[in-house]
Amino acid sequence: MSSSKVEKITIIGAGSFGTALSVVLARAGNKVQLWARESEVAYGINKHHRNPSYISDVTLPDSVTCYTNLEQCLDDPGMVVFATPSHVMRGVAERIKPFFNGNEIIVSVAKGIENKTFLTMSQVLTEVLRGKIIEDHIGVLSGPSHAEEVSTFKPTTVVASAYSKRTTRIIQDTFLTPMFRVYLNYDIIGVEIGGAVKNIMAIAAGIIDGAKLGDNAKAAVITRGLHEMKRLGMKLGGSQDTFSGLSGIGDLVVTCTSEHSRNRFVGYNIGKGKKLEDITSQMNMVAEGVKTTRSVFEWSKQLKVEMPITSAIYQVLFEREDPEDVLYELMTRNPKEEIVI
Ligand SMILES: NC(=O)C1=CN([C@@H]2O[C@H](COP(=O)(O)OP(=O)(O)OC[C@H]3O[C@@H](n4cnc5c(N)ncnc54)[C@H](O)[C@@H]3O)[C@@H](O)[C@H]2O)C=CC1
Ligand SMILES: O=C(CO)COP(=O)(O)O
Repeated sequence: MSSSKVEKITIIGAGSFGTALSVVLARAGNKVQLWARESEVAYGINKHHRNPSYISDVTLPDSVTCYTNLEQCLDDPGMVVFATPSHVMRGVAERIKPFFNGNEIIVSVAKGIENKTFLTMSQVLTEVLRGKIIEDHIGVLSGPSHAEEVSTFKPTTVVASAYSKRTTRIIQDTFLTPMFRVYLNYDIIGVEIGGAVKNIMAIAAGIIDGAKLGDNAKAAVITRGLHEMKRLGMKLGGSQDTFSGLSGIGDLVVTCTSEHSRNRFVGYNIGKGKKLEDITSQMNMVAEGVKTTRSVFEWSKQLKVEMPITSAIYQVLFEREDPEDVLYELMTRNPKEEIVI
């Protein structure tokens, strides 16, 4: 099969992951344009080839240029990658829409579910960009891929998924590099549900580590968390196999166990007795699981999908319940069969 890679790429969001992907894409021979909100970030990248605020140890290739002006960095790219947090995706896409010509391939790498609408990120982009970009041009990239490791060429495997096979293939071809292996997966809803729900479970895993509740409990969160992810995902039409894949169990394991995980960090500090507001106000990076817990908790109630760990994390984050009390409640629910989808 011939390659369908795109060679001029704009990345919206020069945070940890946007910056890491700029390294991968530039290494693959692309011209990469990053858009940053912060002028010091653009200055640092253009002048010193370093992002001063995120993954600041990493030297960026010369072919990465950073802009703070949206129009300037959208001069006819073949692909536009959205690497902003989920809760700002809609607003950012609305700002960018006028600069699109309609030929661009759009890729979201954000992992979250919008509050109130319960839309995945590709669904938010489809809705906002309607009239300018057809759904067939929209897709996602997801999987176990911490920015700190991606940007230093540690072996990483992810999946590309989109609303058309052609776009899925273009995403794969464009990102594929020797240390960044991209698989195709045509189940976009399954891929996005996995990427969002695993962040809730990583908060739970972090609480377990912070409160020293043990390895058995961590294994339980990963395994039962996978079950919750599957229940919600399959209710929405996702394929069971996707949850056994990179964007399901793969990302769940890495986020629940990695020292790099922001969501696990939030949980860890809650487990140590700190308050959510105090933890997040001192972070310069997003922990998507916090807002996604609210979305998934409310959505699961509406859909009548049982998600006990998600409910427990919701109680801890938003109802200020004591994690130990919530854990006791979780452990003393009615006895059940293991596999109930
Ligand atoms: N960091 C990682 O290892 C990975 C992150 N992701 C996902 O990528 C997305 C971005 O994550 P990170 O890069 O880690 O976040 P980050 O917190 O490191 O960076 C976020 C970026 O978005 C920008 N931003 C924040 N609010 C904004 C607003 N209102 N308008 C415009 N830009 C705004 C920030 O200036 C920054 O450039 C998240 O959904 C995350 O789950 C996915 C895979 C790996
Ligand atoms: O999605 C990620 C790794 O695949 C990043 O997870 P954190 O946001 O918890 O760091």
